[in-house]
Amino acid sequence: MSQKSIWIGTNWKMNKGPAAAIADARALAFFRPPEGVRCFLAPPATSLRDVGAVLQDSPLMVGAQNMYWEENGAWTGEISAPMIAECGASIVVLGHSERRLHFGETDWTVNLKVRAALRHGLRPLICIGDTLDEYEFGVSQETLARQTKIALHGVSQEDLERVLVVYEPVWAIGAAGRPAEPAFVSQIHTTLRGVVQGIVGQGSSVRIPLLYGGSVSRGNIRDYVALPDVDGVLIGRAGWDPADFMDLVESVRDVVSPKVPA
Ligand SMILES: O=C(COP(=O)(O)O)[C@@H](O)CO
Repeated sequence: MSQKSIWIGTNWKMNKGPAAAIADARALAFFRPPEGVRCFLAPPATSLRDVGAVLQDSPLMVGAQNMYWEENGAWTGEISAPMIAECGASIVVLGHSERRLHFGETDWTVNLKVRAALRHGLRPLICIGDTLDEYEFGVSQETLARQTKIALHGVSQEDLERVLVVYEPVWAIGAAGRPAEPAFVSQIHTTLRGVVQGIVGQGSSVRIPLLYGGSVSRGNIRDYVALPDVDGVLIGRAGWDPADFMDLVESVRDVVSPKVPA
């Protein structure tokens, strides 16, 4: 029987200022996910501290959506890993395709951020994803391997234990996206498993969690979570309402429980 944990998180993107974020965090504060499921929320930076305070005694973890790699200094508009940690966050989403597309994030800057996050005790959740062109030309695997290898370059064996990777096809994200077929995700994740295993070392017992994200919904979450090389999901729109998020997590209870040791 498998012993893998399942990660389920929701990225609030640029939604919910402090008032709305506090209200939603309060609605989630008493939620107890099924055994074997680790949940997290990624609010915008301005709501991070409040959400961190509300969820201080909750099993739900809090994550930031981005950070800069320096600790402090003349970097107007940026926030650093120690600032995020001080707000109560334990996770930081890095390299989201929206940041790669609109804000000039590159594989190299993702690597700098991953290493800075790890230096400050945060768990980096590294987003990788193929564009529609890459998917249609059949080079998704090459893109994902490159993004993963560069993001994890120079990360120590010990630190690799705190890393999470999420495969988010760019073509699957948002209202105009279409969710990836579970069979395709399965194929991608099995290849990715080989890539990360090559990084942690073939004989290593470290299992880097590989999540899927992109139009995850009540109608497909169970199909993704049931896949052997999928260790969870990152949810956008479908998880922004607290009741919907709890319902999504509850919906995988019977899929996850066989994965948890008796
Ligand atoms: O971008 C993401 C997917 O958003 P959806 O609204 O679920 O398509 C991912 O980061 C989860 O928020």
